[in-house]
Amino acid sequence: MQTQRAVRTATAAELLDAYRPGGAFLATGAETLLGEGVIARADKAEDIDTVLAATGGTNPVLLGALPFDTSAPPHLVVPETVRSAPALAGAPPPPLRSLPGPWRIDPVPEPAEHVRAVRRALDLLAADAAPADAAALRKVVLARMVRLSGERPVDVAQILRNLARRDPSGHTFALDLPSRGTAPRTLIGASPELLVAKQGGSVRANPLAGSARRSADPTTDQRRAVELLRSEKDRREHAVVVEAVAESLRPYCARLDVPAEPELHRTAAMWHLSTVVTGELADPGTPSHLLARALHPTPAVCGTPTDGARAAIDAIEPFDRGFYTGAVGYTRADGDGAWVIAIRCADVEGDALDVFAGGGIVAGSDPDAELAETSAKLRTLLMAVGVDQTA
Ligand SMILES: C=C(O[C@@H]1C=C(C(=O)O)C=C[C@H]1O)C(=O)O
Repeated sequence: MQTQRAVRTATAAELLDAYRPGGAFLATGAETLLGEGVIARADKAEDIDTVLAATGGTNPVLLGALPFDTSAPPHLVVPETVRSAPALAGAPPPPLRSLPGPWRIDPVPEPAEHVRAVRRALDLLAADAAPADAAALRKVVLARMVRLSGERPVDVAQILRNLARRDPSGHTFALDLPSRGTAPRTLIGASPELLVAKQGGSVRANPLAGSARRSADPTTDQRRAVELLRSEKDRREHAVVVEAVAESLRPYCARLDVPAEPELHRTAAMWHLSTVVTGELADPGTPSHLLARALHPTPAVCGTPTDGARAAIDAIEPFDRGFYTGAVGYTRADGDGAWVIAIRCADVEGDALDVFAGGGIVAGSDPDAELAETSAKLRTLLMAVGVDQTA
């Protein structure tokens, strides 16, 4: 039996410093983990418990990513060494340092094409709008991608530190992925959205949906936040997600607390409508990864109902999402763990980064505003790279 080595470290900043490509870094709101080396893998999410049961050590950890497409292979590893530290928020990392350019910027699809894609989604929503029909399409999340191509291997460790610096309360991650060619590949991001966390008998999820761009001007920034909180369209878009998250968690819970009103959540780039759902598990042994799989994909990243929304995404989006809008997380042998939704992220390979952003479309969404919303969401990664513009 292979044994995992666990090392406790004083601060998350030390782990950020120690991260090297090939490792697995994840900062949740509760703790920070850095996995190094690999002693085992789970080829399927169904194998996680068996793989962890066959690993020696004190409550060993598996880290990894689930793709958006639930039929595609996940990437799940049991690191040889896992270093852990308290949450990142208490330990701000070193100053921002932009990556050297120049960057070639290729949007996929072109912005005007994304506007047309949103119109197509609105047509599908309108065609399906039989008010009493529970199966009618109510929300579709459409994404676009921007490829940044540089002239040297992308410095993922610096991007990770920049992400952590700008969004210390985000769930910052960097995870090596199976290479598609010869260059190393890393999924890197700072997600504001907790899919699910489980500790002992307690469960917590933090669905977000409904967004507005932050402004550098405090008055404008506040105005946008207040408008978002009052927006009927955004509240409808948000409610669909909260409903689905509660419905997926309820079968596992003895108690579930679902606040009736959303609150505001802020990242460096965005305002969001946010609801913190908390509960007590009927069986405290329910593993976090089982809950993550029961929830994924939520309507925050896919739509409602799931099958119809997924079909619309397949028909409209011109790329494979891969791990974008999947989940990144960890789980321990005792089932405790946390999974975040893989958004505000990039798939880095060699000299290039594919940066993704999407938004929920419901009846009443404005195609130009949706394009602007994706541009604003792209900023989380673009700013961390040092590209100070929206493509
Ligand atoms: C899909 C993304 O974000 C999701 C969509 C949101 C929305 O439509 O308002 C808000 C937060 C996320 O749940 C993304 O950032 O790419």
